[in-house]
Amino acid sequence: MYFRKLYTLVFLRNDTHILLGLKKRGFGVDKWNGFGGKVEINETIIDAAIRELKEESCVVVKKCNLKNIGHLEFTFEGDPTMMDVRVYSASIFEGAPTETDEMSPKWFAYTEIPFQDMWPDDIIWFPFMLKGSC
Ligand SMILES: CNc1ncnc2c1ncn2[C@@H]1O[C@H](COP(=O)(O)OP(=O)(O)OP(=O)(O)O)[C@@H](O)[C@H]1O
Repeated sequence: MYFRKLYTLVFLRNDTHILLGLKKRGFGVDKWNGFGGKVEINETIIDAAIRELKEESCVVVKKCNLKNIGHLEFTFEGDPTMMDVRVYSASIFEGAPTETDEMSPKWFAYTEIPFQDMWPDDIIWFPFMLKGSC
């Protein structure tokens, strides 16, 4: 039995590159990842996705430009919480990605994703995401 906790994860993309952020503190520190975090009480998942992206990268994206591309469930040994992660992508957004207290953003070519410095599961599902088959 797990307790589910909702999280968001947003990837900005164009035809050749994806924006990742190097996490500067807390959970997943020193790993490259998309932008996201916990969905707060009284907040919709999509509003949380927009808020976390802005807090972590200063980029603003409109609801209509966020595409729901996946759903990931992570559990950790000895932890009764399941991370229920809703994944989005966007290619239309406002503002330039900017370093914040939490994340340092950088564009990566699809052929140069730094999997050695990411969560170990990412190498399994990123290829499906990048091919656009999920
Ligand atoms: C295990 N393999 C994984 N692979 C890829 N991504 C993963 C992940 N496990 C967690 N994630 C993501 O990491 C972020 C953590 O969010 P996290 O920083 O804890 O949330 P939030 O900003 O609300 O926290 P604080 O306000 O700092 O407490 C969140 O987007 C979540 O989807």
